[in-house]
Amino acid sequence: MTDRAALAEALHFAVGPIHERPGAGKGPLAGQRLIVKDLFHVAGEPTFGGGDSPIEPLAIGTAPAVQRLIDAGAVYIGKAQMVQLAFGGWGTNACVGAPRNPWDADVFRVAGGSSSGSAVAVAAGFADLALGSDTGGSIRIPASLCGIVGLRPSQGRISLDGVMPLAPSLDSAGPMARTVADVAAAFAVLAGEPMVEGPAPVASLSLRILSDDALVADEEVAHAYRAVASRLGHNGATLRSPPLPAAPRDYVAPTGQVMGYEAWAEHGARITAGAATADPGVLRRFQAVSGIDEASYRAAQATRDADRRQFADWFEGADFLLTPATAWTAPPIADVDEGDFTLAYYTRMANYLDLCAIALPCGFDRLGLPIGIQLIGRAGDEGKLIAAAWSIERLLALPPRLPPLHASRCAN
Ligand SMILES: NC(=O)CC[C@H](N)C(=O)O
Repeated sequence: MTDRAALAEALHFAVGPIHERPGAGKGPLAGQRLIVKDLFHVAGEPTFGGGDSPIEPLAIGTAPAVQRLIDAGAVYIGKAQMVQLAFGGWGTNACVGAPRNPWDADVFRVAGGSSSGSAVAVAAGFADLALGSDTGGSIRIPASLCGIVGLRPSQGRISLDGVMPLAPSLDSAGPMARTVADVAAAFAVLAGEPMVEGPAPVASLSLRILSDDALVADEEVAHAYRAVASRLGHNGATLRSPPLPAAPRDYVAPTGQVMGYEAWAEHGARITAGAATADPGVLRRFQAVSGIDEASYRAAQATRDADRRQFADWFEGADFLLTPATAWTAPPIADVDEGDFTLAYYTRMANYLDLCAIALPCGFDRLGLPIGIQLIGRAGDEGKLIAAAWSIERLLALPPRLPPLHASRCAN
């Protein structure tokens, strides 16, 4: 790979050409190159939502979340590719093509989804900051698989105006960047609040960690997880692992009920009309949820309320729950089973229980693929969550490592 344009094309993270231009902006995000998932409307541009025809042919207004970042000095470079209609976690897209994970130069591995292009653009050095959306893990999964930081704020912290919904009772928008500090700065701008001052003292952290029976993950991921927990413990953090009311994976199916019903209500007509060209994996998932009736949905929401209360009781006395971000590192695209939801094992609970959560890198597996960890906090505790993630990032002090497919390795 010799030039940047050819690498950008091979990674397939962008919708159309990106506008790489130096930042002239002023403000806390001055000069940061910003790419936004193609479900945020930007005035005068079509919004494709991961499909081959626009869901919005020419947006009349720019989503306030995007506008805030631009007003704070970020330089908008374009739209990022995504899973069609954001309905999937692997990052595949048979409709317009999947973004490629930059951490493997030989094998085409997925980036994770649905904010796949956002994560690839940041990890491969084409953008400094990205906006994603997260309904069941769509910011944190690609952040984990691409070795970057991704924040899913609790609902209502960041405006979803001008953003294509997937499942309104689970949706949230958030920033993705290479460091916790960059995510902190972007979140402050997005939420309209002061930036957290810096890392929290490790000894002030009170965490719940997973016992071995709740830890379902690839051996290397499980090992990395335990290593982070033990380092936190050695540095004075309070760690406890009382039995969870439900294992993280037990929230996958109930989240699927709520997400499925709402997603079909939002997009069923569109999917039926465009079935011929839709991504077959996305189409199958929509077909699978098309039959969820209103009574089942209402029952699922009632159970969800009860589950929220039960979790809140369990969470008393601790500030955070530490989990892997994903149970696996990025698989080759050829190995992906579209019907498998294991990548969302640890992420969906934050949406379902309306918590905030952040994914950050914690190491690499033997193939050199990034491993991600997740910290979950209470709704509204984003500041505390960011300060805690910042202290974990500082404690781990991973040596800087660039993916083999990175813009800086190109001639121009
Ligand atoms: N947009 C999303 O967050 C959905 C993808 C997510 N991995 C899920 O299905 O849970």
